[in-house]
Amino acid sequence: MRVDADDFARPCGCGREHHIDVKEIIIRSGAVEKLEEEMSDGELKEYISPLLICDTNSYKATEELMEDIYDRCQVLILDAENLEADERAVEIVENYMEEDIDLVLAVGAGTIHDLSRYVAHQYRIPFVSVPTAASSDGFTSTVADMTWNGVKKMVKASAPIFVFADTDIFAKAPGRLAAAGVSDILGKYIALADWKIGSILTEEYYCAEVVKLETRAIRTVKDNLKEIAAGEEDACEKLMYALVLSGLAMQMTGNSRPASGAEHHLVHLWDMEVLNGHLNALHGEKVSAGTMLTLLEYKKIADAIHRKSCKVHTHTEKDRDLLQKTFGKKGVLDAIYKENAPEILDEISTRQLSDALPEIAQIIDSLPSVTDMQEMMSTAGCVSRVRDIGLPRETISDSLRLAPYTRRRLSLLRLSKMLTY
Ligand SMILES: NC(=O)C1=CN([C@@H]2O[C@H](COP(=O)(O)OP(=O)(O)OC[C@H]3O[C@@H](n4cnc5c(N)ncnc54)[C@H](OP(=O)(O)O)[C@@H]3O)[C@@H](O)[C@H]2O)C=CC1
Ligand SMILES: O=C(CO)COP(=O)(O)O
Repeated sequence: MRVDADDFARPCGCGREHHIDVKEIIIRSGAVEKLEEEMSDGELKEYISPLLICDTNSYKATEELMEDIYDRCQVLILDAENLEADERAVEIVENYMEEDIDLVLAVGAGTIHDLSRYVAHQYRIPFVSVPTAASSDGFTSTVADMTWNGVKKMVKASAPIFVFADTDIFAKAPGRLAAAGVSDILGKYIALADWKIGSILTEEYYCAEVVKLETRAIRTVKDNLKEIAAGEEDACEKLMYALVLSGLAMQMTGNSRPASGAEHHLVHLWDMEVLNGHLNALHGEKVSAGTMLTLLEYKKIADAIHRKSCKVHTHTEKDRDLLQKTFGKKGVLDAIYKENAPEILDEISTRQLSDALPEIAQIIDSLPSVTDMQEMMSTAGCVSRVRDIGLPRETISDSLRLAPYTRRRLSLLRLSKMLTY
């Protein structure tokens, strides 16, 4: 499978000309042989001093198939245990960034890619992606999820110039990783609903073409749930294709708006460990739990709108004490408060929100029911309950209250602070 990036980089009905940096995306068996050809005799030949970044897991998964590529690169194998895209890991990578390094090869999953894209961006050198598991949608994204002083932030970074996704590598990764990739895509139902609602209530930019791309990613995964769970190569390729599309959607908007809504905001909150301890779960597994919690809440709101029992009121700052107690104790309240503008709700009048309620209900009605979502997740072998990710049940209510403060963007979860239902 070959994804032609030029298909997406044309003037669009939204008024923008989307920019795509990635030149070629290859998803097939033997893709890393093509990488080697490109390095020996093709477009990558000009880079004479590449740094390959992987970790102990992704090294094990690729050492045989990529032996010749390892031989021609400087190699940094990070310890997979407790690896995060944070200041500690960045420092380790930077120590390897000798002056002559002219290309970064990311060989791994989401964390290795975020670290690589961040460092490549800082050093103004290109990076090439070799995804080793179909576990999350950050491979072709232009933003990196970095943790700075305990705060998880979306940071501008580079997209890869090439993606070589080899089926013989990623389809052999543990099934748990593919299930996490499915979850990351199923979370887009909520992300797209939040984006639409944000665009109705504010002047926020919205692009129907980007939405189509994410919708295609969702459909591709939805049509192949059983086969992905069975580890069928063709279905795993389709999952990787969906993850790549979702990354391209982020590239087209220049941020993660199409791919991350309230379900991801819950994950960012849990990752900051202000309410809970460290969760031993993959990103996509946390997205699953976040998606189920958000969907349940959104369906409650839609039901209340239909029953005419949903009341709109002005936003009152009821969360201040809780914010102080949770983020304050870790010394990150200022970072959260300044960056993520809790006052965003002050810009929305009660009249505006009341008028928008029928449309909001329609958007939520178009989402899968809680039962259907649960069924899709279990068909693909995804986890979906908070206890599956080790989150104490008693943190759910505070999680729903605090999650919207982890990002600036509007979500229905944030708007629910102006609703009684
Ligand atoms: N920038 C963006 O747009 C996005 C960023 N993210 C971020 O990505 C991170 C999560 O990434 P995710 O993909 O879930 O996983 P991780 O990077 O956390 O990787 C999960 C584990 O699986 C290992 N692994 C990968 N491939 C194989 C393989 N073939 N065989 C055996 N083990 C393997 C990984 O090693 P290794 O570390 O070497 O890969 C790692 O130990 C989060 O920090 C999240 O915030 C998520 C989505 C979008
Ligand atoms: O994880 C992401 C998309 O799957 C990116 O999310 P954020 O940019 O909100 O961190």
